[in-house]
Amino acid sequence: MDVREVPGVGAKTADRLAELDDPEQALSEGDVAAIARAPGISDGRAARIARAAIRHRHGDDGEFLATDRARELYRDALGLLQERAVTDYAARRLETLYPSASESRVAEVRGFAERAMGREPDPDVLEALAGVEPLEAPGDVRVRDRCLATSNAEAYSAARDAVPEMSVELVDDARGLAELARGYSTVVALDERFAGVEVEGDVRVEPRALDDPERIVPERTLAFFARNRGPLRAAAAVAREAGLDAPLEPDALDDALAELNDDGTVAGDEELRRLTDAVDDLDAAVSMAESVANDRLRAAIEDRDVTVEGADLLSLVERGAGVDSLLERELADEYAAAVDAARDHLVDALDLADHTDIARRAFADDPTFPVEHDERAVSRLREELTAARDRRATARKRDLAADLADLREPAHELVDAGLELDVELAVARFAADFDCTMPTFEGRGIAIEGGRSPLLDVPFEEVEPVDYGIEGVALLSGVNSGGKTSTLDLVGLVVVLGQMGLPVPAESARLERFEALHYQAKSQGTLDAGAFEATLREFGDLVVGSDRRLVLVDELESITEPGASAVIIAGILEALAEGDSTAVFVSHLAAEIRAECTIDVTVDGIEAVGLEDGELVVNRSPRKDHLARSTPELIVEKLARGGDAEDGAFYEALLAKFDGGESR
Ligand SMILES: Nc1ncnc2c1ncn2[C@@H]1O[C@H](COP(=O)(O)OP(=O)(O)OP(=O)(O)O)[C@@H](O)[C@H]1O
Repeated sequence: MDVREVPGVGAKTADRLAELDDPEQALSEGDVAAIARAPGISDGRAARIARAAIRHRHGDDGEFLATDRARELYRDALGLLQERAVTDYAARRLETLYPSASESRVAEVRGFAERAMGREPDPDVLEALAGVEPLEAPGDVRVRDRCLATSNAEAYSAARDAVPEMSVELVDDARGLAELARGYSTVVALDERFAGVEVEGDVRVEPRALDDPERIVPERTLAFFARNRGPLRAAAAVAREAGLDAPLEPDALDDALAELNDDGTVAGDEELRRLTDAVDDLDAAVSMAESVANDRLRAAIEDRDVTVEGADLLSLVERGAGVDSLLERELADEYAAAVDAARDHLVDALDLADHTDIARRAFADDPTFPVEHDERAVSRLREELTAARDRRATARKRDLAADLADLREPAHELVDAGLELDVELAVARFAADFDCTMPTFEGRGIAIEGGRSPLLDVPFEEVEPVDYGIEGVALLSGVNSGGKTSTLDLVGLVVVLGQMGLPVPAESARLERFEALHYQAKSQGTLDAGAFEATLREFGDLVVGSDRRLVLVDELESITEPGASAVIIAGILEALAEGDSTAVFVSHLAAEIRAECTIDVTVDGIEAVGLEDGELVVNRSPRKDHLARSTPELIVEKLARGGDAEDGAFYEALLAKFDGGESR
C-alpha cells in the first residue's frame, strides 16, 4: 500500500511516515504503535491514520454511521471497550475498530474477536499490563571520550549521519590523528590509509566501523534499554503471567536488564565497582594512610628514650641536619614499619592487589616526620586506576551492548505482543461483562434474542432481556417509559458492534449486513419551519437512496403537530418499504400513522402487563403485530374497573372510545 494513497495522508505526513522502517506494513496492518513511532505523529493521529488505511484496504467509504445519534452510539460502544483497556495504547488501537459495511473488514475483526474471546483476563496479567507502553527512542546520547576521524568528505558526512552521538573530525594526516588522540581517549579512524600509522594513544583504524555503529557507540543500545527498562520488565512479566509465546525468554531479558543502571551504565560488575571506588576514594585513603603511619611513628617516638652523645649532637647541629637524620639513625626500623603500615592501609582500603607496586610508591622510603605521601606517585596511581576503570567500563559496555543488541528486535516484539494482548483482553472483558455472543450475518432484517443493552441507566444486572426482530418497516408503539427508546438503542448498538466485527450483548443475534445506520433521535420539542424543512430533506435523501440501510427513528411526531406528523411518517414509511431498508419508527401515534398508510405496516408494541403500586409493570420485549395500549388507556381501564358506581359509567364510556380507536 502506497502511504500517499491513504485518504487524509498528505505530503507532510507521508514524509514523516517515511521515517519508519516499514511504513507500508505499519499502515496495511493498522499498527497504531508502529505508526506513532514516526516523528511528530501522536497516538490519536496514528489511530486515525490506521483507520483510514484499513478503510482504504477494504474499499470502505466509511459512511456507515450516517447520523449524529448513530455516531454517538458508536462512541458509547467504543467507550465501553476502552474502559476495559489497561494501556493507553490499547485504548487508541481500539479506535481502529469501527462499524463497516465491508464484508472483508467485518470478517477480519471477527477473526480477531473470536481469538480474543478465548482469552482469560487474569488479574496478574492486567496488573503487569499497567506498566507496558510502546518503547521509545532514548533521549540525547553524547559520547565525549571517543571520536571518529576521516580525511574523506563523503565518509565524514556519512559518519555524521550514522553516529550523531559522537564527534566526527576531518584530519589530513597522521599528525592530525595524533592531535586528536591527545584530546580523546579513543580515536576510530575510518580510512584504510591510516592502517599502520604509528601514533601515540588509543587510535584504531576501522574502515568498516559504520557498518555496525552500535559497536562503536554501545551507549546507544544501553541507553535504549535503560530508557525502556520499566515497560520492558512489565512486558516480560505479562509474557510470563499470560504464558505468551514470547519472541524471547522473559527471564533472559530480566537478567540482561539487571546488568544495566538507569543512566545506561553497567551495573553489578564487581571489578568496575572496585576500580570506580578506588578512584573516588583515593584522596581519602591516602590521607588516612598518612594518619596511620604518623600515629604509629608518634607512638614509637613517645615510647623511646633517645640517647644522643654530645659529639654526635654537635656534629648533627653543625651539619644543620634536622630531626629526619635523627629518625634515620635512631628510628629507622620504626619509620620503616610506619611507612609499611601506611602502604598496607592504602592497598587494603582500596583493594589494590593488582596495583600494589605503584600504590606502595605513594609513600617514599626517605624518613620524614610527619610522614607525607608522594604527590607524583599518587597522581600516577590515580591515572592508572582511572584508565583501568575506563577500560573496564568500555569493555563491559561493549559486551553488554552486544548481548542486548540481539534482544532489541525481540524486545520490541515482546512489548507489541503485550500491547496487542491488552487489546484482546479489553474485548474479552467486554464480552464477558455483558454476556456477549457473536452475531450471525444472514437473511434480511434483524432478530435479537435476550438482548441487554449496557447503555441503560440501570445497573447491567438489572437490565431485562429483550427479544425483538424486524424485517422491512415497522412501527413500535408502547406505554410511556416502557422501553421503546431503549429498544432502538439496543438494536442500534447490536448492529454497530456486529458490524465492527465484535460480539454483541445478546443470547443470540442474527443480522443483515447493512450499508448504513440512520438513527434519528427524538427531537426536543416542535421544530421551527427551517429545522423542520431540514429534517424532511434528510428523509428525502434517505428514501431515494438504494442502499440496504437500517433506519431507526424515535418519535418523529414531536417535530410538528400530530395530524401532520402522522401523514408525514406514513409517507416516509411507504417510501422506505419500497426500497431495501429495514426501519423501526417509535411512535405514540402508531394507530394514526397506520390509518394514513396505504401499505400494511407492521405495528409492534411494548405492553404493560399491569399496574403495581401505581407503577406500570412492563414486558420489555415488543409484541409483534400488536398495537400496545397507551398509558392513559391503562389508567382509564384501571378507573373503569375500580371506580364506584357513580363515575364508573363515565370511565367505561372512555374505555370504549379507546377500544374503538384500536380497531380502526
Ligand atoms: N430492558 C430494560 N431493562 C430494565 N430497564 C429498562 C429496560 N428498558 C428500559 N428500561 C428502563 O425504562 C426507562 C425508560 O425507557 P425508555 O426511555 O426506553 O422508554 P420509552 O418507552 O422510550 O419512554 P417514552 O415513551 O417516555 O419515550 C429507562 O430509562 C430504563 O430505566
